[in-house]
Amino acid sequence: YSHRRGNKWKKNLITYGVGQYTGHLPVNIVDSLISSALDVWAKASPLTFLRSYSHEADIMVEFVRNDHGDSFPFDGPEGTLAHAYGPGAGIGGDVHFDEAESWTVGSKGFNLYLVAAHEFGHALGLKHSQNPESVMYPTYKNRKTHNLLSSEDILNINTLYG
Ligand SMILES: O=C1CC=C(NS(=O)(=O)c2ccc(-c3ccccc3)cc2)CC1=O
Ligand SMILES: [Zn+2]
Repeated sequence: YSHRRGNKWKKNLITYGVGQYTGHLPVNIVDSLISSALDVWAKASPLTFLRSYSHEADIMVEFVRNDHGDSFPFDGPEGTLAHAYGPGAGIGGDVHFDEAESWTVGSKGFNLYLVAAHEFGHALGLKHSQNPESVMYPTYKNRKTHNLLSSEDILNINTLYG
């Protein structure tokens, strides 16, 4: 979900950090998947992402379960996999992944790279697309991970930041 649709970041250098990691994947794998999912958007736009190790990062990524201190508790396995806040201060831009899901690098469980790319789209201010080819399509399906962005996704991110 993209809560509190902020419109866009007022800068092109956006910092990101990771708080609580998942127990389903090694830390270095999670770091590389997160970095790659952000890189998808960086390659298609003037945006650059810088890893921050302070909690002041624009985009804070956390793996949490059930009630986790915001108004949108997760729901155990399946159901909602993640949610993101639109651009803004504080919780704005933050992305929460449901720790109850089996996060994977492959085609079993839920592919963290794919879900992260979708949620980062929201964290950058993008809404859903009706085009099943778009990474911003509302429903998850295991899709190709190369050339993940549709031409519509690229157009939309550059409408905001181009
Ligand atoms: O905006 C929404 C609405 C519904 C959501 N449910 S979800 O967490 O199960 C989810 C559904 C689809 C995706 C997804 C869609 C396209 C490509 C990759 C992931 C990610 C999360 C999460 C979300 O971001
Ligand atoms: Zn979404």
